[in-house]
Amino acid sequence: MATDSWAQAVDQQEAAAESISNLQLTEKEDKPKAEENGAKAEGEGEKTEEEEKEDKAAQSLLNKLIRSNLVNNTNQVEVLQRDPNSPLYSVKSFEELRLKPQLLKGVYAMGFNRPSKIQENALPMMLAEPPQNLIAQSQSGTGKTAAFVLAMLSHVDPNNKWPQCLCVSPTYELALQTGTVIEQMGKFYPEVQLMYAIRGNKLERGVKLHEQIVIGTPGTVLDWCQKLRFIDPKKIKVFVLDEADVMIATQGHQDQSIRIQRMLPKTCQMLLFSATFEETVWHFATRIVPDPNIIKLKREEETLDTIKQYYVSCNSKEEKFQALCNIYGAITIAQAMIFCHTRKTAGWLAGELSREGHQVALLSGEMQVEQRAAVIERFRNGKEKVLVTTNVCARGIDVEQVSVVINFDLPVDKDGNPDNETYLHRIGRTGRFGKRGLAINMVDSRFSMNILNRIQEHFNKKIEKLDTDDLDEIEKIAN
Ligand SMILES: Nc1ncnc2c1ncn2[C@@H]1O[C@H](COP(=O)(O)OP(=O)(O)OP(=O)(O)O)[C@@H](O)[C@H]1O
Repeated sequence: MATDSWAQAVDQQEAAAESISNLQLTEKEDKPKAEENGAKAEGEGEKTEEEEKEDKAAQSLLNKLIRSNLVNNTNQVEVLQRDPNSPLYSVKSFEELRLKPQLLKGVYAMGFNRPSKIQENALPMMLAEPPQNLIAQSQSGTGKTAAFVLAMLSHVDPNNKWPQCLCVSPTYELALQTGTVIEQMGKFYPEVQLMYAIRGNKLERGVKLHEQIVIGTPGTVLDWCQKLRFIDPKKIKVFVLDEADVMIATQGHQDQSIRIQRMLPKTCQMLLFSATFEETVWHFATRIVPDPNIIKLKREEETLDTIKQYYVSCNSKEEKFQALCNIYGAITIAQAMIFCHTRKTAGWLAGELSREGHQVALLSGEMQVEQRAAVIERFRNGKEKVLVTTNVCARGIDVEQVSVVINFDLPVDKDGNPDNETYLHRIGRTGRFGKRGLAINMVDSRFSMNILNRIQEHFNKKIEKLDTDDLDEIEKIAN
């Protein structure tokens, strides 16, 4: 398995390198008309990052694939109880939950020592008798999946050979990913079986499932309950709707989920999870989960306080590249992430950097999500020292060890205004106490200078000018 993913990663890097050299060739031929003048001009006539479809489900899967541990969050959990008079109950250890020994063993085998912040409050509610309904919102990576998987496994009666827990996920891949967590956590509880209700999993008509947990996508789950009757929805005790925010972004999923929910008995425990809580998600959540308890964990604020910000003034992308080389020549950069506006620039820059002898990873929009995960994994493991990417590709991804971020192109939205939120996310730090960071912005036109000024105004933070021809000056920024 490990060898496969390694081999796959090498293939991708090679394929990427190949496409880089192809790009380089065509670019050279196009040279006369390729006078590029800042992000805006550069975006013309080619696919800009805004045009690349932002795929929430893919981003979510990517985050799951690359995450190795919990996201650090020191914010307080906000709990709204259905019955405000009942005592608020939270746990600091898994023992306190009186889990079945097989499950406790499974939890520890996964390397979980104590409940995460959201789990402390959510698990007692989910495991209470009678079971309570819950809507929980917290950023991805805070332990929601592990929490509801544990709840499902706890509520199953292994002697009953029919589906008792139903979990719907927005995509086939996300369903498989959650299924893996069920399998890991239920490793010492082999009497409990799992079935995937996903496209391609064809069963003979008239079959009745004997697996106790079914996980799938809304359309197939609905068919299995209604049309094909593989599942008797009246026997479902726990219904989980995962990634509600991703779910509502997909046409038809909202309706299908509501139709599934309507077939379930009134006594069925309804649990809904989401990474965000906009109005639309909230509206959907309250339709799926009657009389809910609500748990929210605020996202950790990103700040620019520990970041040193500079800008470099250039006239073309070639000059920007030269400035970048000067910076690399003057200071030691352990690992850097470089953001470009378009795939084309990212490809070009990755090629130029490789030619200079850097070990470069390229994250590009046309890669499959698993391929992207493999590239990031290699970078995280230090196999490459520079990661060049477009913004869409890297949205939502944190590579914690990176101390230098370079905006080869400044982030702009589709109307050509500064994208302050993306700027903050790219270079801001959350919960990385004591780690100082360095951000370098490349400016190459009046347009991009204006964007930079507006970013400075927005954050009320001065971005110092850096003269990249002056080696002594560059050296100073590293101290
Ligand atoms: N109590 C715990 N202790 C240590 N690690 C944990 C704990 N709970 C979960 N994890 C691990 O932390 C990571 C994130 O957990 P999980 O996938 O449950 O989060 P999530 O909020 O569901 O995020 P996402 O929605 O992106 O899946 C996983 O690698 C998981 O194995």
